[in-house]
Amino acid sequence: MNQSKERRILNFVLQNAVRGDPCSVMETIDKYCSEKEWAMNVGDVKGVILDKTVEEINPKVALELGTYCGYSAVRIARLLKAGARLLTVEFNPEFAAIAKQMIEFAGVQDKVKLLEGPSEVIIPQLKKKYEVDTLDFVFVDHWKDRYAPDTILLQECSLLRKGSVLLADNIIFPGAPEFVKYIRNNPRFQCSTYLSHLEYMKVQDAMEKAVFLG
Ligand SMILES: O=C(NCCc1nnc(-c2ccc3[nH]cnc3c2)[nH]1)c1cc(-c2ccc(F)cc2)cc(O)c1O
Ligand SMILES: [Mg+2]
Repeated sequence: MNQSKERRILNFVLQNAVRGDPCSVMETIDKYCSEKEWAMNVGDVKGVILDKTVEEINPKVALELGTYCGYSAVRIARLLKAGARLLTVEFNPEFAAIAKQMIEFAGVQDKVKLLEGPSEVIIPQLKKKYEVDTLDFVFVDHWKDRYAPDTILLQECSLLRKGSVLLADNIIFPGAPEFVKYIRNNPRFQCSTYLSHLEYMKVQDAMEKAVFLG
């Protein structure tokens, strides 16, 4: 049975990146996905917007929806201070298995907890099962039709507090129109849009930052 693209990306990292060096893992994935096979990592261009947002917030508890191969989990975790943690949700077992190895190779496994399952199941478990009080930062990068329902679910589960920041990928391409409509018309969120480019392509994309006002 021939290998998946995600397995080829992981193998390229295992053979070419420096173990324990998150930047080396990110650079190696970006090199593979810009030169050999495109993949839906947030990438190096939008990754800078992600970095700046994480550095500005300096989250103690961060959530990522949509782990995929673990690129953005490594990207976020490398910036977390001692004692801070990232919970990342992946429902595809293949992706989760790849991401687990990617996160461990990068050496950030002590800061990252990979939760396997659909976001609509995991989110209601965060308080009791994963001992979350509220979330300081949420990177929304999973199925685009889940962005709006999961933002509502986060509020229903009292996981957001005044100042919690959501950063959503792919607002233009593939797009998340229901989410954009919901969040920009919602007085409980202060929104800003960061125009950028789709990972590894000249196509336009954007990220939406939404601060929960409580
Ligand atoms: O689909 C995307 N990302 C989602 C992956 C995922 N990885 N994990 C999940 C998950 C995780 C828990 C879930 N719980 C319920 N659904 C879930 C889905 N979803 C995505 C697609 C593109 C893209 C651009 C241009 C194209 F021509 C084709 C595609 C670009 C991007 O930056 C993306 O992020
Ligand atoms: Mg994305």
